[in-house]
Amino acid sequence: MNPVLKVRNLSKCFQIPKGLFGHIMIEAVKSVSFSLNEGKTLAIIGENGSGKSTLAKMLVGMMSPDEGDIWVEEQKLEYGDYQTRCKLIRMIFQNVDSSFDPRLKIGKILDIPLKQNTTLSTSEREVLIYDVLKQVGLSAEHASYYPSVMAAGQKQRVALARALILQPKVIIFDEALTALDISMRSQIINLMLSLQEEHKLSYVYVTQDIGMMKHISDQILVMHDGEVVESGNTAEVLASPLSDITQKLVQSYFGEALTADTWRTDTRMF
Ligand SMILES: Nc1ncnc2c1ncn2[C@@H]1O[C@H](COP(=O)(O)OP(=O)(O)OP(=O)(O)O)[C@@H](O)[C@H]1O
Repeated sequence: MNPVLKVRNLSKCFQIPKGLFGHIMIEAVKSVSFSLNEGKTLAIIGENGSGKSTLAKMLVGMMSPDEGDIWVEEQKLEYGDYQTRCKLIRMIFQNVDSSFDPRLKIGKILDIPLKQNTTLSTSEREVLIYDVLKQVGLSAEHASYYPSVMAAGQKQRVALARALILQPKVIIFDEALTALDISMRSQIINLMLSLQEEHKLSYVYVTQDIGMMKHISDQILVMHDGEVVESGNTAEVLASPLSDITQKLVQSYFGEALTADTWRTDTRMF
């Protein structure tokens, strides 16, 4: 099976002023490579400052890589070519509230990507908007709501709808569900999983929450200081972590190394 997403030697360095004339260089992402197959989920895990968000921002085209390249379905993504990229790869952010323009109704928020990136007529766009709202468990009526009157879980559904509306291959979630309470989070995760199955979507989930990733990811990539310190099948990596960093992350979440018994008896869901 050919991977849907291929990332090769992606790097990003920041130059930060130091003193009056000097500067320091921060290597936020150091030559990261990975690939992801159709319908699969990759978790990118790491402590604060390990480079996860910088990697996610390069994937979605918000930041230019210094080196390396990104391919979706054999198509190389060029920085600045938003038209091509947004039909292939979309992102959902941690704070959905600040990603919506509060002056726009939901229907308008969902119409913007369609208007900017398709040649569909008004009535065709309307059909798509109602359809995507239904897919995420909302109704046509919600198209006339403003984000401010919606509950956190409903706004998360709108964010999913906006990510889905151009029918991308890959969706990136940057700590996207952190703000939700546990029951809301599990509802949204179940929705994400059923949409993934229905549309054969590939997900990249950037998080520090190893517990949730144990349940929903197929592959894991552990980052530290901009580098990938370990990667592979989620169950195998978490059960027998080779790097100190992964061992610490596992122990800090599960309170111990993850034995076969702990794995089986861990019933904490999301
Ligand atoms: N725009 C920027 N300018 C300068 N340095 C930056 C910038 N963005 C990130 N960095 C630095 O790059 C490194 C990686 O940051 P990044 O936000 O990618 O890590 P992270 O793993 O996502 O952390 P967190 O979980 O806290 O978001 C950090 O040292 C950070 O301070």
